Amino acid sequence: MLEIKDLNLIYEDNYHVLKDINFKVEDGEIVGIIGLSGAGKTSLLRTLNLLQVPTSGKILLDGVDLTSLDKEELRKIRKKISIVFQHFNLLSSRTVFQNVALPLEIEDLSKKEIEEKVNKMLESMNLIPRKDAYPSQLSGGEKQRTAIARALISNPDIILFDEPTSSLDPKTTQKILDLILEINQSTRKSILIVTHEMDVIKKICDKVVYLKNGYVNFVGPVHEFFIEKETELNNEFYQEINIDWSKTWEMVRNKNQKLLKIVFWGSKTHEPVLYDVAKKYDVSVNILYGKIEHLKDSPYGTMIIAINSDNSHVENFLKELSENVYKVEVLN
Ligand SMILES: Nc1ncnc2c1ncn2[C@@H]1O[C@H](COP(=O)(O)OP(=O)(O)OP(=O)(O)O)[C@@H](O)[C@H]1O
Repeated sequence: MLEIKDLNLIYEDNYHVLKDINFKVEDGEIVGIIGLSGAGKTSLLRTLNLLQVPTSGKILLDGVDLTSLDKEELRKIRKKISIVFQHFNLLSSRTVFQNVALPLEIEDLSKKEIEEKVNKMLESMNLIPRKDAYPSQLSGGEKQRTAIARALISNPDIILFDEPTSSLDPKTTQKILDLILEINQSTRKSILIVTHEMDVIKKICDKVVYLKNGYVNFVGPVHEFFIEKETELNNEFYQEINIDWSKTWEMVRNKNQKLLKIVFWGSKTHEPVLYDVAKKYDVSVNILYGKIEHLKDSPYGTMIIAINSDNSHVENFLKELSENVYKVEVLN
């Protein structure tokens, strides 16, 4: 387990970029670090690998504080945390094979051992046909797979990814996300991903660390992040719910209606809960907005509906609906 305790980073020019950061990464977990540009995501990732020494605080890997180690101890333990850089950082004068072999050469393994390990790794990454190519001859996806192979070759416990899909097209992005998920599921290695793409969080992460102005604004499961922070995310990251609210407010006022936001999460998302409860209490429902998407494997849905508030069963309807969905919010 990786535990970050009261971490602060102040750059040489006195810029206080990371402020009292606290969170844990459990074994086998995929954690997404998200935030707007300049929030401190890359600084955090580099600090976790001690490429950047923090000003204060602790980085505990299985209980060992990395910030208190001497150079030799740090060199050994660093192998346990690999980083895949945003721009891959492949050495241009080395082939794919030679790039992936580099960490093992530093470890002083024999030529035979290196050959065996690297070939096995290249095979699992579908890179054998490109093993003698130089980085300039590779596609973006191939560069990314080479960088991932190089990070995996020393068998780390934790892999840090800095914006792994930011320069890839949508199809290659999907392939790389599938690959990261497969590595996580087959090896149970913990993975930390810095991203500003909500889709990366939705598709593969278990937990989110939301950085805002250098502080952790939210840490928790992905579904709670999207439910708790929905309005803020819509305002800051994308405009998703495109409803003409002024007309909607007018309509509910004139017709004496209640406007409800219903959040579904997990298996109940696909059940006709709303239909059943509305039928039971004879409440007529006007659906204004609805969406269902997936957070990793779990369905997650939001619906905005209007109901007549003069129905005498409204309170019972609301109570039973609340018991059967993740959350019901009365918006007016
Ligand atoms: N070596 C440095 N010295 C001083 N300030 C720095 C240094 N590196 C980064 N910064 C500043 O720290 C802030 C956070 O940078 P960082 O790259 O960590 O953010 P980020 O969230 O990863 O942003 P982006 O998504 O744009 O990559 C920025 O204002 C940046 O200018």
